[in-house]
Amino acid sequence: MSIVVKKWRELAEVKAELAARDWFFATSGNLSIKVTEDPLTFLVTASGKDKRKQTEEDFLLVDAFGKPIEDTNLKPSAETLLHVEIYNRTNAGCCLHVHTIDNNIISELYGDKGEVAFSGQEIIKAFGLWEEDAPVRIPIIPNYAHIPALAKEFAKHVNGDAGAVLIRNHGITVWGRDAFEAKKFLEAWEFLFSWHVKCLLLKQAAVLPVD
Ligand SMILES: CSC[C@@H](O)[C@@H](O)C(=O)COP(=O)(O)O
Ligand SMILES: [Zn+2]
Repeated sequence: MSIVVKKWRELAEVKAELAARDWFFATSGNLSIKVTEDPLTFLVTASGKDKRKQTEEDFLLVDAFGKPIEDTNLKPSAETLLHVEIYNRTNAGCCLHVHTIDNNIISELYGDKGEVAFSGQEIIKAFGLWEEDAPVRIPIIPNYAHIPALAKEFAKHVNGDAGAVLIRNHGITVWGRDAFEAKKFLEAWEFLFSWHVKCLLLKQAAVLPVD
């Protein structure tokens, strides 16, 4: 099996799992997986597709600039430049971007602060942090409509082989050394967002004590 086919299947599997979670509202979301290192090539979702569907045209192979390598009618994701920043700056192997209600609420609640941190949650161990009360933080950046401007702002926070950025009132982009790690981190972030939103609602309803 060629490396492209192998990576295609790997990304298709992740895409199907995220679709089963209903994380691809209204054609939102984009995913990518690194195929070769030198020269850099990666598979990225085609733009504007319903990512819940599985088709032969789900992904296309692009180069280090996010340009298609072969002749195709497909357009790479509108947000391919963000994936380009990750693969050019780190040794990440996979990048996942989803819009969820919870990640949008958190990004708006803490957007002015430019970040949000969580601690005291067992799921934080998914990030490899084992100390009690270890904090995890995620930066929140403005949702510039101009994608090169968004990518430039995003790049300021791309400084490790795994990481995540919230784009305000837009969604989360998570990357990891491979598809397994990127999905694990994405699930852990979404768990934290959903938990936090529900805690805030219960506190508001005076069901939980307000600290
Ligand atoms: C309808 S979702 C808005 C899109 O501009 C974008 O944010 C998104 O996540 C999907 O864009 P795509 O070009 O399909 O990768
Ligand atoms: Zn998006």
